[in-house]
Amino acid sequence: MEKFVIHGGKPLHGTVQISGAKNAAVALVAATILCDEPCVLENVPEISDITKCMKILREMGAEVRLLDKNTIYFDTKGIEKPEVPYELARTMRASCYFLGTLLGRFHEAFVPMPGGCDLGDRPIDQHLKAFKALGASDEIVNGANHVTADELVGNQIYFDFVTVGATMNAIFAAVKAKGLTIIENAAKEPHIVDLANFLNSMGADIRGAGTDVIKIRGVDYLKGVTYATIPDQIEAGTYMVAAAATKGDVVIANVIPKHLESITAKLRKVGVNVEESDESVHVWVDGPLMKTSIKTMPHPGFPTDMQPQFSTLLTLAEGTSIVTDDIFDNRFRYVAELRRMGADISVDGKVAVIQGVGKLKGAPVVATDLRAGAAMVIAGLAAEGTTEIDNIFYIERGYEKIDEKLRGLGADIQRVYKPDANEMELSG
Ligand SMILES: CC(=O)N[C@H]1[C@@H](OP(=O)(O)OP(=O)(O)OC[C@H]2O[C@@H](n3ccc(=O)[nH]c3=O)[C@H](O)[C@@H]2O)O[C@H](CO)[C@@H](O)[C@@H]1O
Ligand SMILES: C=C(OP(=O)(O)O)C(=O)O
Repeated sequence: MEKFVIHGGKPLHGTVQISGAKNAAVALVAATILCDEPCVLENVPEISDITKCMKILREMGAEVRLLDKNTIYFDTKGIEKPEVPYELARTMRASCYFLGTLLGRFHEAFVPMPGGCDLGDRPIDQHLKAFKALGASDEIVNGANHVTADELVGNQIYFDFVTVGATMNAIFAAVKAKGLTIIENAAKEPHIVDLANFLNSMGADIRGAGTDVIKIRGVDYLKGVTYATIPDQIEAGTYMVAAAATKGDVVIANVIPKHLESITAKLRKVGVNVEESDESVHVWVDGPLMKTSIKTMPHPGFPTDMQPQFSTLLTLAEGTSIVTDDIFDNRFRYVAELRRMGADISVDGKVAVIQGVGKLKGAPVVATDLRAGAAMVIAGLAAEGTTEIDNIFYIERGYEKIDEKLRGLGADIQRVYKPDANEMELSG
């Protein structure tokens, strides 16, 4: 099993290039099913979630080719059966986007219950509510969601709460439905806007993405286009926090600073300098780090996907910080790992109380999910001594070449192969 070994305590310096956004790209790749001609996606991150999405499309009969490492050609006309293979779907939450895109094209979808990081229960009742409003019915067959409709007809969809996934799926199902769909209480994340821009460039009629009311007038045909994915707001935020945690001086390039506003604001509160330019942010530290409080919220609030990384930074700050994350049930599992490194954090349900300890000490730790893994990397970079991180396949779900990018900033991080306990038992 591969691990990261980090010799910490070195400030990061230099410039890092941010890749395309995972949470946008997984939706854009699924959206190619709705396109009536071949299309090309640029600035797609080289991460395992994308490799899995490509495999799902290929297994269903699509032609998917890498034109270069971040540019992918899709021709989905060869898909005949609207059915996602079980083994691929169950490892990835984004597989639920195939429900909406297959339903939108074939009026039928068969998609095993989605998997992904274990952040607690991740129900899809609002996704199904949206499909139902457009005329579909659903049932569970052999552990899979089976959704069908004789025809899809535009309607009003009101979400009970803000949900990114269900907003994406409602757009997918409505884009070729008959007439007008109005989504109310829609999510406003940059990846929703990116999806709407991609579909509109193909000829869709989607207005209001980025606000909480999205209006979609169904169209019959979507033409082939070449489209570039937006930069990854969470990858950028992760490097911003890594620069701060190591008391470094880093330019984070190829970003949309507006997408980073909630992260920038909190970093400034902690005492970190952040200077914005057109397509980059410069982050450096020249004083002490101070406590702050965070509550995760849908966009434009502070993103749940940045909570573990930021909480790690707060362990290095002076004073007591309170972090509340109630988007998911289980996003504090990394805390037990940070405690191995000397952090003083207590968790009560969805609230963590972080007592700043000034510095962390290297230790063997485990990535318990994607962003928890990123938090372990940040902790390892800031800590004195050696940190060994296990289960790095989680990190590779969402970070393109994180070890290479960090080495470019002067970090001492190596990918090493070490047999795990089972392998050691077998060999000896
Ligand atoms: C609002 C929010 O921060 N969404 C995040 C969420 O999106 P993701 O699309 O995974 O989750 P949603 O935005 O849909 O979920 C928001 C909340 O609603 C609940 N829910 C959702 C759908 C549903 O049908 N029923 C239901 O109860 C979820 O359990 C969660 O508590 O995780 C992604 C990956 O970490 C992030 O990129 C998104 O920014
Ligand atoms: C948990 C994440 O992704 P997913 O919803 O794909 O599991 C994430 O991006 O932080």
